[in-house]
Amino acid sequence: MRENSKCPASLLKLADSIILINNRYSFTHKNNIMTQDEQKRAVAQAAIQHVPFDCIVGVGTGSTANYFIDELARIKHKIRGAVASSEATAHRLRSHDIEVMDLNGVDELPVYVDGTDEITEYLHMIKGGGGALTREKIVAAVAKKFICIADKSKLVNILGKFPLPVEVIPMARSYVAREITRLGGQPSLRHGFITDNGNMILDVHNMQILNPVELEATINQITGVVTNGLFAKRGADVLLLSSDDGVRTIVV
Ligand SMILES: O=C(CO)[C@H](O)[C@H](O)COP(=O)(O)O
Repeated sequence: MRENSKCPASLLKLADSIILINNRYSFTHKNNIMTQDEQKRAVAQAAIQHVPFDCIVGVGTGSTANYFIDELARIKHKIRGAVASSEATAHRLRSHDIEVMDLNGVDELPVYVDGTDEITEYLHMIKGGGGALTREKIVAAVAKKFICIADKSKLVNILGKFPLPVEVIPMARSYVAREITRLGGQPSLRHGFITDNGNMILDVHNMQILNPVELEATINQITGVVTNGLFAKRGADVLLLSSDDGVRTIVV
């Protein structure tokens, strides 16, 4: 193994061989077995290669996105700053001295990198397990390219095993819950949780999501819904999916 003094200990632990090419580490994995956290780190590292020089980067929320933030910190001198999809993400970016910018002052966002709760081969997703779905959807709407980073457990044939989060204005929660029940779902209030926007989340169980584009629009039309966690009208453009075999790039 060719070791480099700056090579992080975390990488040395999971890698069998490491080479440094153009300032980036390329490695194979010990025994080809990776834990879920190692798979998350691997896609986060792969996503860095999609970040253009001197750009502002859209950054998602969650444990996979956190690995991406930690990787981004290593190239922070090459970017202008970041737009955060949640207060938690903004906090983590700032802890690495990465400037967090107001989306309203940003007219070009070449990439948005975020995790997902479920994703299909058509790159339709359920997001919002961390409750940041609305800001995530806004940043995704502005970004030119949405790069989803996920370990293989997130890939599904049909969306809906993961409860679909719906952000609601608090005074509308009961009305929205009744309307969603009429659509065939079983909504339950995420108790004790308030979003960064001061709203509540209904998690919708047992929803048959055969047409995610249509269902996304239908739920968003219910009065009192801020948005729902289906990312189908604007899904991901690129999926970086990790497994024991490495990171696969899937594009639709
Ligand atoms: O949508 C999200 C947060 O609102 C996250 O992207 C999603 O929950 C995946 O999180 P993790 O990477 O921790 O599995």
